[in-house]
Amino acid sequence: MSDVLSVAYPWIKALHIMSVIAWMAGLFYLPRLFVYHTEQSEPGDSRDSVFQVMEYKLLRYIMQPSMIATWGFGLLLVMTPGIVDWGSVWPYAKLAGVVVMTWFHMWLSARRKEFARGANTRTGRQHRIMNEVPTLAMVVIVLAVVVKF
Ligand code: HEM
Repeated sequence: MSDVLSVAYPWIKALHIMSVIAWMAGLFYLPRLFVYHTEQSEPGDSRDSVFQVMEYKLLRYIMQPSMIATWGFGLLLVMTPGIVDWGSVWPYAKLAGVVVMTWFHMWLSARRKEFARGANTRTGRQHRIMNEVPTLAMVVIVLAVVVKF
């Protein structure tokens, strides 16, 4: 198993990065959709239903599969011999970043369900502020895996 992972390492890393890109696209775009949904429609109007379909499809068909793929390929990289030095700080910083990213995904999913019930309580400004969470987590994660402090 270890030999296979070592040989496949560059391929697994490439697949990991592709999955990350797809997941991040959704993590950045869904909160923007929530801003427009809040500011440009009322519950029950025609734009409300269009936003609901966009949000559902983005989460269900792009973000959920790419999050699972990111975790799957990421864990294979963790299991690859010689890749993670648990004596360094960077693996823990990366773990903290991905926990925040995963929590944010769940938070967005809960907000989508609120919009679907016509029960959003947050303002466009609050959704704009939350939009910064994935940016901050991304900075921590990329510095951790590239600089490896
Ligand atoms: C979800 C759980 C994740 C796990 C378990 C995980 C784990 C890993 C591991 C072990 C590596 C190999 C590091 C190396 O080759 O030296 C890696 C590479 C990488 N990860 Fe993740 N990762 C996860 C999520 C993410 C996320 C969310 C991002 C971006 C926001 C990300 C960005 C990257 C990048 C850019 C690399 C390549 C670094 C390089 O070799 O230069 N990962 N990941």
